[in-house]
Amino acid sequence: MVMPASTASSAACRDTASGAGIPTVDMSAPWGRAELSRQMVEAFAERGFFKAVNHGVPPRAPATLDAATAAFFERPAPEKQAAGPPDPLGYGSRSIGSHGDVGELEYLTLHADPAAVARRAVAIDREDPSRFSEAVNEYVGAVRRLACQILDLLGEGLGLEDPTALSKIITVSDSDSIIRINHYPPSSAAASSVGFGEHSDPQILSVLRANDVDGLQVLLPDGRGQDTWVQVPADPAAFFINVGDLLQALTNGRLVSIRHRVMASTSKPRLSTIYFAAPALHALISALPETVTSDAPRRYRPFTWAEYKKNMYTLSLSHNRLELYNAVNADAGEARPRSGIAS
Ligand SMILES: C=C1C[C@]23C[C@@]1(O)CC[C@H]2[C@@]12CC[C@H](O)[C@@](C)(C(=O)O1)[C@H]2[C@@H]3C(=O)O
Ligand SMILES: O=C(O)CCC(=O)C(=O)O
Ligand SMILES: [Fe+2]
Repeated sequence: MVMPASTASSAACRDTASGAGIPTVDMSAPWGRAELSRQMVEAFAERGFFKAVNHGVPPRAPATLDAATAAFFERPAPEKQAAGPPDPLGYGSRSIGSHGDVGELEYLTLHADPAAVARRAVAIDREDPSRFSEAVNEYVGAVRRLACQILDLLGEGLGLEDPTALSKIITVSDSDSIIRINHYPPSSAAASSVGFGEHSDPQILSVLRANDVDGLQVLLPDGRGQDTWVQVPADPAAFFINVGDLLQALTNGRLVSIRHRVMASTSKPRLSTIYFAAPALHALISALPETVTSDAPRRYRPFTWAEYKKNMYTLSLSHNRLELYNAVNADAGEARPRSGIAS
């Protein structure tokens, strides 16, 4: 359901039919581009995510990739393990990262660059690696275009002097963007178990699409000063877009990196694909000047994505890692504010 801001109960559109508190943005912009960018900024500032509908991504790309990845996950375990262990890229099962986090899933994590995809494809589709590469590349192209559209609209809504400043960060030729495909096998347990534990995504923007199986939950304020887990009903025709830690840092905390998780409790497998739009490793992440004011002083010290990523791999999944870069209240030795700025 989509309503203009003037008639909606709250200014951002809410899909009350399928889940309270899930902001839904109609990317076909029925009320014009300025209203679309305003809705996105509002959803990201208040909730850190939204569901994108009428996004213009043709269904063929997700359907082809789903078929290719589902075929891989059906292969015998030793064959899948030949595409791992996750280093952190590659095939993994149950274990997430290297700090003891586990979930009821198996996954493939790939660098989004076509040359890297081609190298991995050899172990993933032994019969026809180019079939797998083409499916990934087509999908990545489509979701990267969507991510850029969203970042440009955010740039406009935030009143940036160069509204394309955010999309430029992820379209560089040495972008460190990745794609992850998660497969949650059907669960026999009566009670739900953790599929993918609570965390925020570290990069700039996450573009998530899943099949028709529920499980994704987001942590949202309940309006009474507490946070509560809200189920995000599955919609294979939509994309779910998250703010990542770097976008929170770039906007000086105006847009919030949302904490989310996946609960596995179904009789059907969940298959999800997430594109994590990232900058180049050497990119300096520093609050955009338009977001730093006397009322909103600089909240995080500048850092490079390489530095952030190196620290993140030393931390567990649920760690609130961005707080380590808090300009006034750093609480970890390594990431404590320094007079010298990372370069
Ligand atoms: C425990 C970890 C897994 C993770 C790297 C980390 O040390 C902390 C962040 C985790 C995360 C969450 C979002 C993505 O799924 C992911 C690929 C990412 O970029 O950060 C994972 C990392 C991973 O599984 O390697
Ligand atoms: O599998 C999903 O639906 C979400 C997983 C997730 O949040 C992640 O991989 O970062
Ligand atoms: Fe995530």
